[in-house]
Amino acid sequence: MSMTADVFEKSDVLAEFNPPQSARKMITIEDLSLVFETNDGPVNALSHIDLAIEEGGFVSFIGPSGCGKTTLLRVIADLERPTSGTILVDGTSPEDARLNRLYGYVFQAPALFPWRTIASNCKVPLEIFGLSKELQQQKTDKYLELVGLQDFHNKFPWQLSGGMQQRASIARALSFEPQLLLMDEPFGALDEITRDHLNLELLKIWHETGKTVVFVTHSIPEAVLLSTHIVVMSPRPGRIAKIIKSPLAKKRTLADRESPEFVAVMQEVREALANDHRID
Ligand SMILES: Nc1ncnc2c1ncn2[C@@H]1O[C@H](COP(=O)(O)OP(=O)(O)OP(=O)(O)O)[C@@H](O)[C@H]1O
Repeated sequence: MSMTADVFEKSDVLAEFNPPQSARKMITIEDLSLVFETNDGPVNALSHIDLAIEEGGFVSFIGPSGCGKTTLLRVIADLERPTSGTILVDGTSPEDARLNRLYGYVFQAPALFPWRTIASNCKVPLEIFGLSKELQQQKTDKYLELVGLQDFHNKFPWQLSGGMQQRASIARALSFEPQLLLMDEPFGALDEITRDHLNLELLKIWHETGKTVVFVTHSIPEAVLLSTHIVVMSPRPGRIAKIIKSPLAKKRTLADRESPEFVAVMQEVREALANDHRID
């Protein structure tokens, strides 16, 4: 896959993306709080969170360390249970959503099995879900191609760069075709050029598949480049400071980062972060 400043050069890409006509909610969170009981006392990781994420949206959580971004993502994934409040994922409990394989989860580190090839790593969830060998191969071929790793099926993770390993882990998360993609700082450890490239690839995948994406990041430009909505969070207790709906068109390029609209959204995020910044 060529590195290009505009991933939407192919006109068929946009044609394939059919955003839902209705604003169906993929995730609905109401008055949700989560307290971790620790030896040093309770930690209010999330406090009175209200959030609705529409199907087909690309929503980023941004905020300083410890504001609860990962915890909120883990609550959606049913990896943490809230202390109070309600959450629905595609109209069901997070547990049912997890059991129904509704989401794919991408971690900050690629977390590939070193003794398995890239193709074999992609097949892990498909094996667990009991797909036939033929279907496993079909899905693996399709999603490794989508992330540009069609020539690397038989390589082992250590033979690939960090960016390529992360692309493999994205292919693995997509392989069983979940409606929802949960991504926890997937590109945080990568150099800026690789990160730019993967940001564009992720936008392309989002357009091609129409999935709902929930994305954790520390990077303001990354959040603005990718998102339809930016959820600015603040710590102690972890809460939502502001939700910014992006005015940018869905078709985006790296060059857009110089546009007045892009700079204005960056400024709005910065101000929301600064307004809520506290020195304890
Ligand atoms: N399992 C846990 N037990 C106790 N406290 C926890 C646990 N997980 C998270 N915390 C605390 O909850 C708060 C929110 O943590 P979380 O990891 O969600 O923040 P974050 O915004 O993702 O941070 P970062 O940007 O550094 O990854 C922090 O104070 C953290 O120390």
